[in-house]
Amino acid sequence: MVMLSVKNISKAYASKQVVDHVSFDIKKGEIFGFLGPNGAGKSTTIEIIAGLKKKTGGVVTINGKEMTDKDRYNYLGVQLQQAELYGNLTVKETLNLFLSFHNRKAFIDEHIHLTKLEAFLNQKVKSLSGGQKQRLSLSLSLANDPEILILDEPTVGLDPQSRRLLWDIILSLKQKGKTILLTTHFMDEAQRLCDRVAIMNEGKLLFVDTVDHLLNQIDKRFSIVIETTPDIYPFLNVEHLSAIIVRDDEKVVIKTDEIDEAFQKVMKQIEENELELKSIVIKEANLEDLFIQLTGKELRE
Ligand SMILES: Nc1ncnc2c1ncn2[C@@H]1O[C@H](COP(=O)(O)OP(=O)(O)OP(=O)(O)O)[C@@H](O)[C@H]1O
Repeated sequence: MVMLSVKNISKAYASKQVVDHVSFDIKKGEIFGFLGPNGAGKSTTIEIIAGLKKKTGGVVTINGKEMTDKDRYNYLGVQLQQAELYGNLTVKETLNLFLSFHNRKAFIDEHIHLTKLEAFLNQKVKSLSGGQKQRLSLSLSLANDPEILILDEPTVGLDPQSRRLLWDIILSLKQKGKTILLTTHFMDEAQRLCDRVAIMNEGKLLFVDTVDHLLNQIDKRFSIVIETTPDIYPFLNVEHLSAIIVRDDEKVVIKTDEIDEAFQKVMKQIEENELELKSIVIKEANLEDLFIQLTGKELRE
């Protein structure tokens, strides 16, 4: 069931089109990821959905009807990149304040538990670590018990442990039935969290699909990276396979979709030519590789 739908939305500043006829649907209960390099238009798109920026064209619908400000108040929880909070209030005071805006103070324990804030309740906001602050700001975006959560780069700047904790929290919110739209630069985050991913570049959507389907679009999805003495390069013969061979310093990289056959051939050629195998690694391409294949650009600058 489609919960939120974006049809042909556009945003232009002077003559610059920063969001260009973007359309996608988000299904109830899914985590939908927005990926793209800096300046692709991700934040602008979600700020339009959240009602924080005016679009120059298109329509945003919720449950089939054009979304009004009242719908936004009732349905959306939004966590933007920079949350301005009062540093001198404690975590508990801040939560109470935000819950009181929505007459939901009775639910404070649930919010604390969901976002794992038990240990910091009496700590002032200004003394929280980056990960703790992110969890508090996620908790605040849940104050109206929204059906849809919009998270703009929720784990940016966090250490790996804090990121994983936040991932667990986001997945537990999905399990509670929330529909989640998030933006990220991180491929592992998209692959771990998202049911479907939209890849955006220069204001346009390139693809919307499941991570698995997107990965299947990658030409020559596997790489075998080999180092031998002497160098295997002159001995390599991968005829009859659809593969390309490239050099990477002392190593040779074979890119192919026929990984089993290619691996067997390489091992046979090492044996037959009595080469010493120094290292062999098989790598599987990720969404970053797909992005490079599509645009010739890296996702992160
Ligand atoms: N007020 C503004 N006036 C002019 N251009 C703007 C304005 N706000 C944003 N832009 C431009 O719109 C484009 C899209 O910006 P946006 O923040 O949506 O990208 P993004 O994909 O979210 O990038 P990031 O990952 O860096 O947040 C950028 O080129 C940005 O410079």
